[in-house]
Amino acid sequence: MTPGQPATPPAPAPASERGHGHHRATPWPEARALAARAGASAAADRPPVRVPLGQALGRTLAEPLRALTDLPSFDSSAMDGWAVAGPGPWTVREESVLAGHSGAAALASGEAVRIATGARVPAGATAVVRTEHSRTGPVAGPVLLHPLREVVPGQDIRPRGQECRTGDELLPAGSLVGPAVLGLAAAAGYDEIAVPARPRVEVLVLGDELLTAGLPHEGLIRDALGPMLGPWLTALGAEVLATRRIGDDAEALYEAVTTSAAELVVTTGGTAAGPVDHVHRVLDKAGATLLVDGVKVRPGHPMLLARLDAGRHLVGLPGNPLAAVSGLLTLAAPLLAALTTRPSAPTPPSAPTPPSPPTAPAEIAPPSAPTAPGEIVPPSAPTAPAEIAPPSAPTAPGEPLAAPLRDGVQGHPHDTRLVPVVHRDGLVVPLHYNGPAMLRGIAAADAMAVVPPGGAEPGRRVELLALPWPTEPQAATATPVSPPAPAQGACFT
Ligand SMILES: Nc1nc2c(c(=O)[nH]1)N[C@H]1C(S)=C(S)[C@@H](COP(=O)(O)OP(=O)(O)OC[C@H]3O[C@@H](n4cnc5c(N)ncnc54)[C@H](O)[C@@H]3O)O[C@H]1N2
Ligand code: MOO
Repeated sequence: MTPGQPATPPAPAPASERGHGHHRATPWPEARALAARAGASAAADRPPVRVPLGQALGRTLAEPLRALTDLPSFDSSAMDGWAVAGPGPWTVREESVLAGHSGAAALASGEAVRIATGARVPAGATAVVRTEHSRTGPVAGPVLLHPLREVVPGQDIRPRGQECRTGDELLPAGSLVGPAVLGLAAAAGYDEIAVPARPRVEVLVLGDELLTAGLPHEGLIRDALGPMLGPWLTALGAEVLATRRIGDDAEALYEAVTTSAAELVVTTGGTAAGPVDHVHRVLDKAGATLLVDGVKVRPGHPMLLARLDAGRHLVGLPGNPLAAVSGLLTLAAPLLAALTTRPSAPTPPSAPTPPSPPTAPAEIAPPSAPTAPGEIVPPSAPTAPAEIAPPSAPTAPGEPLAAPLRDGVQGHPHDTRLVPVVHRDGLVVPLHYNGPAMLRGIAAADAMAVVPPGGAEPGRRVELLALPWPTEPQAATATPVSPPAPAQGACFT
């Protein structure tokens, strides 16, 4: 609300009718679970979209990635050298077989032809002999190729289908698309892949006191949430349709909420009991169902989550800026994660499929002995794709982040606290300036620590909420000691 502005808003409904008293507040873990469930139920009816590989980074696979081809798709040379047929020495053919070329004539037993790494092995070849393991001679007369060490049938030939056969599942639905997945998808023949559509989100910034430029003056303040929420929500996987300033106009808010094309409307401010805090009444009038009406968390306890209609939700963030961040992490992030991720957690690929038998016409036995260090070592313990969180998808399924606290944090007697922290030497250090109206702490933070009711002593391992952008594991700049700092644990409201 704007100090000094004419106050002719509609009379606020009594708190009893508005139903957002503390008695209804949801415990913080439950609120997150409810938000995730709301997202998951909305996700069920959203068809995936096919996007070019270049647009899929950081998203998740909506369908299993199945090979569209055998890999390799032909018997190919693993080394620069000679394709040979039968036992040596071999008579050397004039031409060379290069990668990307096809149609080399079949080798007869006793023949050799120069071949490049990745080139298609001619029919009839029984092995590839590396350049450095062979010599040619004599200088005059027909050139012969002599092996310098034993030649094992099939050596340095990658048989067609060694990595996968057409139709093999390379990755399950729900896998995070990182750069390596893009490479695998391209190798396996994909131009586009199916991913969950980006949830459409609209941000409605409430408050007549907000300026969009210049210095604060005469009780007016800069809007800190408009510039922050769009990029933050984008980093969480949303397509932000618009950030609109609605002021403290209940009718404009009603109009915006009921006509929005967004699947998720995010409002800021107006959640509490002030004379122009319209959010509850507007939701009432719009026939929305409150799923979460207040959360036992500091800051941010007036945050709310409502279902507007089938597949559409509203997250009401409190106006205090760090309280808004708290609402974003507690309600919007799990909801968006559920909308953008398949519910089934990806499982690591099982033991690699043994190389498929070689196929005609080459009839080349698979290598019986290691060919090169990089060639034959299959991953013995593949890492689950979900354990590697790309910057844009920190809420992907996986183990929750956690770390021990360097310093104790004063707790709220009944509510969870979310406190900005930086990583330091394997510990997390709580930052000052963590009051509900402050962004100074979170702007320097690597994560938000989840401090249980009653607080946490030094050394206590606490859950961390990741921030959806790269942070420095050992941030040297965000020093938590910048005088005159208020005690880091004391600022709840
Ligand atoms: N009687 C009570 N008053 C308040 C309670 C309460 O339980 N009883 N809760 C407090 C808490 S906690 C919070 S958080 C706020 C939430 O208030 P609203 O969501 O209604 O937000 P506003 O009143 O509109 O604004 C609160 C505060 O934040 C500033 N603000 C709002 N929007 C922005 C923005 N975009 N950028 C920067 N700052 C913003 C606004 O000027 C106010 O100072 O209510 C407490 N009150
Ligand atoms: O939600 Mo509030 O931020 O605790 O002041």
